[in-house]
Amino acid sequence: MTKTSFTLQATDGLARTGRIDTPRGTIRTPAFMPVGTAATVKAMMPESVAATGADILLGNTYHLMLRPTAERIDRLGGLHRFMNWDKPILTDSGGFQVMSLADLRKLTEKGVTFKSHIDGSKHELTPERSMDIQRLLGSDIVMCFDECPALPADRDRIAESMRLSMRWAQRSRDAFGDRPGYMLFGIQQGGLEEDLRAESAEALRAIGFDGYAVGGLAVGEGQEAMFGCLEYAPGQLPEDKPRYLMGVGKPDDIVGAVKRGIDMMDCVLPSRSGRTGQAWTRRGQVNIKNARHQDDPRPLDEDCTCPACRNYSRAYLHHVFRAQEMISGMLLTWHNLHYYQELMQGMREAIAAGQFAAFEADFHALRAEGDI
Ligand SMILES: Cc1ccc(CCc2c3nc[nH]c3cc3c(=O)[nH]c(N)nc23)cc1
Repeated sequence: MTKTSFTLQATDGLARTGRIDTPRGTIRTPAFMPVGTAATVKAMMPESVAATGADILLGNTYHLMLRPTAERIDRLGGLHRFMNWDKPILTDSGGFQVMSLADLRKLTEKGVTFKSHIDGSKHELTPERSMDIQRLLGSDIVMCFDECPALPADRDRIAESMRLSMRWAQRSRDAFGDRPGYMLFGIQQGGLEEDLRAESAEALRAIGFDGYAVGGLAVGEGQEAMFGCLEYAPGQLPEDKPRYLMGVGKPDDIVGAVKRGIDMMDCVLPSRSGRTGQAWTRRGQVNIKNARHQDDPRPLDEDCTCPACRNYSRAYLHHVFRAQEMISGMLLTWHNLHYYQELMQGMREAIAAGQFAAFEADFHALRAEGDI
């Protein structure tokens, strides 16, 4: 199979379920994509990530161009071989990470120059260079090189930044070229301004992409403002292509985004919070380092089938976190990623059955506020 395609299988209100077919495998949507920034999903073996139900994971142009470099990964057979993951990989284009991680950044029409946060060496990222790096990595879904303005920002700044990103989207498309089997996604910008989001969506549609991301959110605006934007932004994007909401989110953010027509999401939360002892369950959050768990023989979540819940007690997990044992981050990351994938599978089934409203009501009814 050399081509890629997106097939919508069912809708329920604005929620959709479908599949993205690529030569390296099929992505069931709505999909949650674990973050594997530096060629690893932290604290997880790739086979464990696959066991959680993930069909695709994310890599990062910014991190990998600095270390070990895209050229070295290419010489070693590409990112899939390098990290022993043979399913699809989506890579971000690097601009977002430069603005949040690098030092001495300089932004011009051409692109961004910056100093590495690792060793201070100087680098440049442009739409053309970003496409080149993502090609060298071999990623299956390539993201346009964009600029994501930090919020809060005034309307003029948002408009100017969005229009720069649209010029960069055209340059990304031109540099990507014709690559059957690989997908290029455009990224909508425009902050929380409905008319600027519409202008961005029209600019991207005119260029033409294999998928469309809602960018510029999950940058501190809060859930209410994000949902307000999601009332209109997904609907501005082509209906027959995947819609990817970048950087989202907590379980309730994810349910709310799928309800509003989003097909793909990513977030560091399940893995990052797993390493700090924060467990996400269908009944809410458990902070396993809290002393009240030290004698508790029950699993994190009675209904969960992950290795942490099947084989270990809260008392054990509390102990290994307090003792700062490596297994602590491994078990809670595995649990959190497993829970996120169960949530996605539950939504895919509910949409296919026309039961999304019931699923959403049940999701909220089960969740106690605070620690459980
Ligand atoms: C490995 C990896 C990590 C993180 C990401 C997504 C990173 C990310 C955002 N995260 C939160 N909000 C975000 C907005 C944008 C955005 O507007 N543009 C881009 N290119 N990335 C974003 C992608 C890949």
